[in-house]
Amino acid sequence: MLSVGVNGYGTIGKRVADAVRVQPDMTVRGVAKTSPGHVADHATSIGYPLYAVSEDEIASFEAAGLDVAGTIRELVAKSDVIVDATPGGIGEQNHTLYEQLETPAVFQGAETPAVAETSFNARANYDEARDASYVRVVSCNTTGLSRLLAPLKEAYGIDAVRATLIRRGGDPDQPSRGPINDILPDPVTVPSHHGPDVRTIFPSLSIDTMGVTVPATLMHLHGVNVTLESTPDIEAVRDLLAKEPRIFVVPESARIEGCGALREFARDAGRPRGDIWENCIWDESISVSGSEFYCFQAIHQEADVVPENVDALRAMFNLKDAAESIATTDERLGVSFRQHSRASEQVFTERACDD
Ligand SMILES: NC(=O)C1=CN([C@@H]2O[C@H](COP(=O)(O)OP(=O)(O)OC[C@H]3O[C@@H](n4cnc5c(N)ncnc54)[C@H](O)[C@@H]3O)[C@@H](O)[C@H]2O)C=CC1
Ligand SMILES: O=C(OP(=O)(O)O)[C@H](O)COP(=O)(O)O
Repeated sequence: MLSVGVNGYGTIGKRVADAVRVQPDMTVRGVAKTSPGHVADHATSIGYPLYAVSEDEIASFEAAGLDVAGTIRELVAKSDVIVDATPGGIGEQNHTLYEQLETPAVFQGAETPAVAETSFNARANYDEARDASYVRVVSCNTTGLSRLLAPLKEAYGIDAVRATLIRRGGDPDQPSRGPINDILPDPVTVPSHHGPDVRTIFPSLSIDTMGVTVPATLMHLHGVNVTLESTPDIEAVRDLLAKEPRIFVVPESARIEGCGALREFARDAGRPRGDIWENCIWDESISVSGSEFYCFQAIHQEADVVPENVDALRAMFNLKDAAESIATTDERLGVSFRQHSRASEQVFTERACDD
């Protein structure tokens, strides 16, 4: 059993801990928190040993009635590997401690790529993380783009990618984030950081991305245009995407018109925290015109990197190959949304004619 410590128990850290907990080959050694509160209470109620990031805070945990198993240094020493899900930049600072104690670590997307030996997406470059001591799971948007681009690249070749990312302003527990009533080019410079970040996964890819931030907490929404190196049949593209393990082709028959309905669909399905680990691509948006591919996909920022963290751990410790790891993670986590009916037989050209 791989013993996993989680440092940074916020939006991503708590989800990764819960995902690790249900895997057959790994266990949660403990989680590190900066301060007490309802999140620390919840961690304790699940049974995760709680470690304090700072010795100075131990008294405040104890005053809140929480048992502290030790400090972060002790958790790092006891764990086979750490998942660092601290805010951007802190992971890089923590790297020194992990190195001192010779504990491998998985970092998250806001760290610079240089923090790790490789950036990681299970579908696209699993083998590059084999035997690595430090791996960075790319950000939610980069994960979503990589999952879509990997099968398209393998099947048809990619000449160029252009994507506009409509980004959620903050997560639901971040009331101070905005905008409140605005639509921001974010970043206003082009390309946004996402294109270069995708190139940490596909080094020679021609990709330009633009970012816009809106007053929403639900999901990110991508409008993607890929110029392929061949001219596939639209049904073949649909089938290709529908077979991908972490892609949910949203059927027209489901009447899911937006991100709010997607999240409600996930809550109705009994997903923990209403999480959607899959890329959600609207079937009707999948369009092919010559070598041009288009789609809209929604990415649940709080969730899509969670199975990727589990797979990164398996790759680093050579526990399974890519397909086996993805299948095991998804089966244990319950990544199950699939296209369950063909939404539309229309092809891009027919729609264009109707217009
Ligand atoms: N929330 C999101 O949409 C996504 C976040 N990520 C990445 O995951 C990482 C973490 O982000 P979130 O979970 O959203 O942040 P968060 O703010 O929700 O959680 C971070 C946690 O780390 C704690 N923390 C702060 N300083 C610490 C320290 N020195 N040592 C240990 N813990 C400390 C905070 O108290 C908080 O509980 C970032 O790299 C982010 O870019 C990746 C994909 C999506
Ligand atoms: O990795 C994310 O976004 P990003 O791919 O736009 O950097 C997460 O949604 C975190 O974004 P944030 O940096 O706006 O909190």
